[in-house]
Amino acid sequence: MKFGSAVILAGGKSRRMGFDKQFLQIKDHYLLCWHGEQLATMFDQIIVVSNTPELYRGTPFVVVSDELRHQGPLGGIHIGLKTALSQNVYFLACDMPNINLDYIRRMQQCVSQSHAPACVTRYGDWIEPFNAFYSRVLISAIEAYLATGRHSLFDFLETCETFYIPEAEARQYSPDWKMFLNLNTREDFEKWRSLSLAHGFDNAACGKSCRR
Ligand SMILES: Nc1nc2c(ncn2[C@@H]2O[C@H](COP(=O)(O)OP(=O)(O)OP(=O)(O)O)[C@@H](O)[C@H]2O)c(=O)[nH]1
Ligand SMILES: [Mg+2]
Repeated sequence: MKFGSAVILAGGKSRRMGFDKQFLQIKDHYLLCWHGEQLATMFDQIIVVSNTPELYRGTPFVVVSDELRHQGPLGGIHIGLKTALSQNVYFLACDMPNINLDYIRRMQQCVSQSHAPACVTRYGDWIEPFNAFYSRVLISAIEAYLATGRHSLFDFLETCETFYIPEAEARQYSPDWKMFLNLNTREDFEKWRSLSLAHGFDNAACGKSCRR
């Protein structure tokens, strides 16, 4: 059985990367498409939130753009939730290259058992807001929060009934925390790419439409 909708957020400014993170590639394929292919083994609907939707013509993904623009990730979560077919929706940032399907399954269990509208993982005093689940019941709360002029996803989550997975539990799935790695700079990306290629990275399953 599949799990409903998954959203890949690809609408940021990529200031630290210096070029649009949607264009990150490995072995002739866009990283984002590789994400989509992997998530499609587990989810019925793959949504990409991008403010340049024309880039995705020919891909099997549902592509939407921010309705509430220039609001940061919360704007992307908002339209992702509005587009999703399922009540609970998985969210990934487009610069998170290490997908862990077993952990996504674990989060899905937590979501269905807890009935909380958000499920995120703790990291010390911090949290991991991507590679996380959010529920469609949050749509109006996000609208109300953004209408006050605030944008912080972290502060928003404080206002929600969030289910937190303890760091120790998440580390059983990813001891070195690589399932939360995000590639913010060119150096981050080059390091990840070299390591992945050295370990025989294989994205042969990617469709032709995801080729650059
Ligand atoms: N749809 C949408 N996604 C966003 C927006 N801002 C950030 N994101 C996404 O949220 C995730 C985390 O954001 P960051 O890692 O800070 O990415 P960024 O904002 O593009 O990068 P910086 O400019 O370096 O902060 C990434 O997947 C971004 O694509 C936005 O305004 N709309
Ligand atoms: Mg940012």
